[in-house]
Order: sequence, then structure tokens, then C-alpha cells
Amino acid sequence: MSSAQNSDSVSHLTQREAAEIDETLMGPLGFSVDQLMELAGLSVATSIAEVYKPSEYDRVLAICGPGSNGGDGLVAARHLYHFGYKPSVCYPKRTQKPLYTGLVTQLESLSIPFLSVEDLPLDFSKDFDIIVDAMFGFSFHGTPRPPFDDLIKRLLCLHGYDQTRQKRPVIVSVDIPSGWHVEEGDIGDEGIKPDMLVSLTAPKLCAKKSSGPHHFLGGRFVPPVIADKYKLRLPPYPGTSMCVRIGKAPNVDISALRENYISPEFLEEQVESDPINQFRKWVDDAIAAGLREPNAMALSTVGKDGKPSSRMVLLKGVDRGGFVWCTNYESRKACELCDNPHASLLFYWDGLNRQVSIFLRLALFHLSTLPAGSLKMVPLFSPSLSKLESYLLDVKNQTEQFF
Ligand SMILES: NC(=O)C1=CN([C@@H]2O[C@H](COP(=O)(O)OP(=O)(O)OC[C@H]3O[C@@H](n4cnc5c(N)ncnc54)[C@H](O)[C@@H]3O)[C@@H](O)[C@H]2O)[C@@H](O)CC1
Ligand SMILES: [K+]
Repeated sequence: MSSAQNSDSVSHLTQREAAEIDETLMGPLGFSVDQLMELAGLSVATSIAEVYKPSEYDRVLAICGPGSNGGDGLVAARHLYHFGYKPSVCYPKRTQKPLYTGLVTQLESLSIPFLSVEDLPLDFSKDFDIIVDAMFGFSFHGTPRPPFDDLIKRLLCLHGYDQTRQKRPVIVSVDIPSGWHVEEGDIGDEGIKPDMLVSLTAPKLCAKKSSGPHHFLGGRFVPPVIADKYKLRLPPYPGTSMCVRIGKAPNVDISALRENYISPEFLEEQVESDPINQFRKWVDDAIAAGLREPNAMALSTVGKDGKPSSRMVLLKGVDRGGFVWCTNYESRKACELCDNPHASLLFYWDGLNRQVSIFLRLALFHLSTLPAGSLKMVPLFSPSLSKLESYLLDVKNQTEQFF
């Protein structure tokens, strides 16, 4: 996902403008509230998935308020479920309109737990990885009334963990950090400090005061007529994405980057006796899993000077005789292989948590049988290698004519 422009160069709406746009969309422009809420909630879920992977942050609590902001939270919870998260929902002031009762039924049909305020732990830190704050959006006024005042206080307590360096759930606020003034922001600096703010349609003025590491825009439905009327400067959404980052991604401590790999057990007795068969099986798995370019491999060669170099190339074929790939015979890799026929291949299939490393020698004796521009490499475990060794000695002086 690409990063968007600086947050200062993006338009911010007043409370009145936000309400006006809402009315125009759902009046003369023919949208229904269900439609907009579905797209808004999907944007929230995809923004979360951009930053917080379910492998590490799967326990989500969506706290939903009585209005459309709460509806966005209910929709987001459903999408997060389908993305592989385990959401729970706290929806203490339910709205008895078919749109909202329908959203509740959809979540119940997925066995998503609904927790009352009394059921919730006083300290959210042990039970949840992500709190979706969908209590209030741009129609919020005054100070929060019960039970939301207490829920906001529990979110505030989480900031205490920042000093202790204990892990705490991240807070994702939908459109407005709940309790903040829609235009003035966090008056008195006493409100919640979301780690991620997902602005919908366009950021509201309070978003200028949000200093969390992640600010996203969602609600990819603003027609040009609205953008022109309000002179909106909004970042373009990349590709088919439902969200776009506003401002820069935070600097990340590289040493702290670590995925928890969870894979099915792989026992020795499950390994094919023929390594080529095993390799082909894993290629088939990578293709079936829909991974991008499952035939991409890092090819490492070492030149005359003893210095290694690596690059990604595409595997064009594999059989008992070896691995085939294409190259310009005058390329650096081809020249290095001419000087030193040893190489290694590395396949990495992210998503399956698998990698295969193969050590090979260039098989010049296959050149005449291959399509122009191809090279074949024989794995070092291959029985044909001894034949190759003697052949290589024979052709030692002929290599110039091949490259
Ligand atoms: N184009 C748009 O404008 C869109 C707006 N959407 C969402 O709709 C939101 C606005 O929704 P609504 O206008 O329904 O309003 P909100 O969801 O912002 O909240 C209004 C509800 O909160 C209550 N409330 C207000 N102040 C309170 C206080 N101090 N204490 C306790 N309760 C209080 C009100 O009685 C009302 O029930 C946006 O922020 C956004 O999340 C999206 O669903 C879709 C697109
Ligand atoms: K909110």
C-alpha cells in the first residue's frame, strides 16, 4: 500500500461540513446509509489489517456507540472476523432500527460474543490486542454520558502501560477519537490517544491534533461533485484498496520486527525420499495457495574474484536433470557461472512459512537441448553430477563459445 501526502496538505472538515456532506450523499446523491456504513466499516477493517496482522493482534474488542459511528464498528467487526481476527463486541446502547438489528444478527450468526459493560474486564490489557473505538463520530457534543464515560476512562488507563513498557492493546479510533471535540480535538490533553485513526470521507479538524503513529483515510465513495464543492484535497487510493495512509509511516525499530511462524507439523516421515519430488510438491502448494510468483528464486553466484552476488530470477522448469532458468549469456550471473559453475538457489514462500535452498552446478551439457537463453543447473545431490564433473573438465576450454 502506498503512502499518501503529508497530513497538512489534506483537507479537514468542520463538524457542520461533515454533516452537510452526509446529508448530500444520502439525499440528492442517492446513497443509502447501509451502503455508506458498509464501505466505512470495510475501510476500518482493511486499515487495521494493513498494520496489525492477525498472527499477532487477533483479539479485537469493538466498542460501539448508539449512532452511525457504532454501526461502522459493527460492520468492521464482521469484516475483521472474515479476515481471520477474533472480534468481540460491546454494544451497550442498541439502536432498534432494522439496519442495526440486522448488523447484530449477522455478528451473532458468526458466534461473535457480545459483552455487556459489566462483563468487560476493568483492565483491557490482558484480554485484547486491539480496541476499536466506535463510540462517537462527528455528531458528538459535550461530554460523554454513561456508560461511555467509564469505557473511555478504561481506554485512558491503557496509556499508563506505555511507561511500564508492558504490552497493551492498541486503540483504533473510527473517524473521531471518542470524547474529543470534533474540531478542537483533545481539549485539556486528557482524552484517549489512539494508535490509529481512520478518518472517513475526509479527516475532521480534530485529526490535526492526533499524534498517533497511524492515520488512514477510508470511505472510498466521495464523488467529484462533493470533492469540488468542498475543495477537498484527498490522497488517491492505491489500486483497489479501501484505505490509504495519510502522512508518513512511523520509523520502525528493525530489531523488533519478528513474525511468529505458526505452521502445521512437518515430520521426517512425511518428506519425499526424492528431493525433487518434495520440491515439486511444495511448488504445487505455493501455486495452490495463490502466492505471487511462486517460481521466483534468489540465485547466488560467485565470480572469479570470490565475491558473491544474488538476484531474483524465475524458474522456467525442473526435472530430475536439474533447474532451468533464463538469462542473457553476457549478464553478470552468466559470466560468473562461466568462471565458477557453483551456485545456490533459494525459494521463499511467505504465507506458507517455507523456504528451500539448493546448491547446484551449471550443467553445460544440457545447453544444446534447452531453449535459447536458458541455463540448466544440476543439484549437488544429483547422481548425474559425477558425469557432469568429467564433462565440465572436457568443456573447460569451450565455455567462451557458450557465453
Ligand atoms: N459520509 C459520512 O458522513 C459517513 C458517516 N459515517 C459515520 O457516521 C458517523 C456520524 O454518525 P452519527 O451522525 O449517527 O453520529 P455519531 O455516531 O457520531 O454519534 C451520535 C450518537 O451519539 C450520541 N451522543 C452524542 N453526544 C453524546 C454524549 N456526549 N454522550 C453520549 N452520547 C452522545 C447521540 O445521541 C447519537 O445517538 C461518522 O463519524 C462516521 O463514523 C459512516 O457510517 C458512513 C459515511
Ligand atoms: K470513534
